[in-house]
Amino acid sequence: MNLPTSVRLVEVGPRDGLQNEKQPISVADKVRLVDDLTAAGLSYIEVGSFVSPKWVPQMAGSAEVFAGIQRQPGVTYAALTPNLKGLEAALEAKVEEVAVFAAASEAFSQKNINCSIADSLQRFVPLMEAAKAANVRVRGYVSCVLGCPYDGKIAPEQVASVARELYAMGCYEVSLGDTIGTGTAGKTRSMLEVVGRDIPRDRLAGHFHDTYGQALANIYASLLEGINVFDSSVAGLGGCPYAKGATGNVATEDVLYLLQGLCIETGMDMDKLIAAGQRICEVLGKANGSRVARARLSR
Ligand SMILES: CC(C)(COP(=O)([O-])OP(=O)([O-])OC[C@H]1O[C@@H](n2cnc3c(N)ncnc32)[C@H](O)[C@@H]1OP(=O)([O-])[O-])[C@@H](O)C(=O)NCCC(=O)NCCSC(=O)C[C@@](C)(O)CC(=O)[O-]
Repeated sequence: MNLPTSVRLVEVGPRDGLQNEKQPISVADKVRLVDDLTAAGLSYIEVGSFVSPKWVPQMAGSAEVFAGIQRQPGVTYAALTPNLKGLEAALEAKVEEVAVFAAASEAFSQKNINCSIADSLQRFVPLMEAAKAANVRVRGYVSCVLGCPYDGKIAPEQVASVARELYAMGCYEVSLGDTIGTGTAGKTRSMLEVVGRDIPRDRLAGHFHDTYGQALANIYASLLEGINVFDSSVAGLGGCPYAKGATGNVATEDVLYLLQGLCIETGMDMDKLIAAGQRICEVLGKANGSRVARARLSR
């Protein structure tokens, strides 16, 4: 398999990266992060989510963040929406694209969105119709594709079944989430081989958390399987509120370094990206989770 000549990165730092933070983060700091990421050349930024504030308090100000950012042409500013109520709020905030999220594990589905996998898919049907009527594209997520914090091993066929349903109901792309970062390159390839039987590979994305330090290897394995869209989080921010111990997504800076080393085009500026990540880490009082950023900043 030849490697792709270009890759699209979906920046999930402002959403996946910040949703788990316990300390308050001001709307101004969130807006600054999104604007910095735009300036660094990201073409797709997940800005926030329209979920229950009781479940994920940190995302409560997402409408204000959308109102404050400087949107640039050619950049998609997206949000998570778990149900019709979330979509309505997102449309009001003039969100250009939304994402629904399901899981390949029953237990995770219950913990994350308080319903079974089948019920979650049913819940998405009216959302998909309303999004279509509003001319808003919908991305789909499947969590726990390489393991679940509650159910353990997940069969690739179960991942394929949920991904297939999301694709069939109109999600233009399905992002496959290694929520707890236990996946390996071998498991990634086997899972993609099964999921890729039903969904064209250019409609799949990889979403790897780096808990076990395997995310870059899993991305490389995915590139070999024909995947060319990856979710990542600046400075490796994040974790999932319903996956204890899971670290952040793979750092965007580290993915960019991998891709640059493979001569794969992304249109991004490493220096600006590192500055964006370092700035938000200083706001949070956290160490930078990107190895590339740490190495460059210590020079
Ligand atoms: C899905 C629900 C709402 C079900 O939660 P529920 O309690 O079953 O919902 P409900 O319909 O019974 O409503 C309960 C309350 O929530 C309100 N509500 C209902 N919907 C909304 C909404 N959209 N926005 C704002 N408020 C909402 C609703 O109005 C009501 O308010 P009350 O009457 O009690 O005051 C809840 O479980 C929820 O919000 N879950 C979100 C969890 C979440 O955001 N998780 C993190 C994102 S997923 C992730 O990180 C994984 C991913 C994507 O990155 C990939 C990976 O790594 O695996």
